Amino acid sequence: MATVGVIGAGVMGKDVAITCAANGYDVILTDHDPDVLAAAPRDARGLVRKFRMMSPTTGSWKADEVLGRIRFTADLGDLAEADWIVENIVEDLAAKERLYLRLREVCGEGVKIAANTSCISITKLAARTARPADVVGIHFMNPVPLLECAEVVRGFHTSDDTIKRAEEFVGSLGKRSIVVNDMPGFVSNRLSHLFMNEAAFLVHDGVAEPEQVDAIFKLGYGHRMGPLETADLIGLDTVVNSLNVLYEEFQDSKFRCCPTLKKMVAAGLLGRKSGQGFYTYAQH
Ligand SMILES: NC(=O)c1ccc[n+]([C@@H]2O[C@H](COP(=O)([O-])OP(=O)(O)OC[C@H]3O[C@@H](n4cnc5c(N)ncnc54)[C@H](O)[C@@H]3O)[C@@H](O)[C@H]2O)c1
Repeated sequence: MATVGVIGAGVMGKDVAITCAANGYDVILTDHDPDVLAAAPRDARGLVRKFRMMSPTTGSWKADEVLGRIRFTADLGDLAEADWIVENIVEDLAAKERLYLRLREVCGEGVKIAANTSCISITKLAARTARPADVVGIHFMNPVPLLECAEVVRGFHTSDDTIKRAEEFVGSLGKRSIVVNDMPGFVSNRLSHLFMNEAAFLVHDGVAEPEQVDAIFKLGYGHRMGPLETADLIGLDTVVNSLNVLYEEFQDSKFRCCPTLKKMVAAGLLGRKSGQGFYTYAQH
């Protein structure tokens, strides 16, 4: 089985790492923040235990087996062994561009690089690497172990072989690929961030409480989660960063970030990951 190098051990990186390991891949997980990396084995074990109770597929996961396939490292150079790289660092163009430049030194011929970005152009990131044809967007959905598809994004230079390999990789994780073309936000986030931002504006304008906005989506439209619950799950910092990317790229005021969202992030209210967002969450 191939080796997957996962960069970034935040909300998405840990989910991607355990999903790959549970499906038989050897995984090398790295993060530049020593505290995040130190906490990652315990966090990943907690996630496996949580997901075991959440679906028939994940019900058979065994924490020792999954964790046994993940190597945690602070050294990006260790990812030279990987056949696939899945990049999940912060949604910041400059930070990602710096990392993709460094990947020139790390990734040998034949390595495929998947950018798990919410909104940033795959074409821009690929342009920083040695072989843009080997770079593809794989936008995993949160929570990764439970959701049934990934958006596979074809950058300007992405080769047919890379798309085929990405579809095989996503399929090996038990998910369906939906292949779309590169444009900021792709399909999922260009739509969902309008919903989440406008939902925040409804609260900002005093039209409704968060519970009311979400109840209308759940009870009225039959959605599993409301837009503000979804924003809390993603992380409000990531939502704000993504809206900024969409605003910047399209130069369209419809993506102007709600000031309440910015204020919450400035105050450290990041949603589930900080224990407080539009809702309050128990911390383990
Ligand atoms: N949260 C979601 O629901 C979701 C869904 C799909 C895609 N994404 C995308 O996935 C990416 C990660 O999002 P997240 O929610 O996991 O963010 P996060 O803030 O939870 O985690 C990001 C991690 O990247 C690390 N990092 C930052 N720069 C780094 C570098 N140069 N090298 C190594 N590690 C570095 C940080 O220390 C942090 O642990 C973003 O691009 C985001 O847009 C997020």
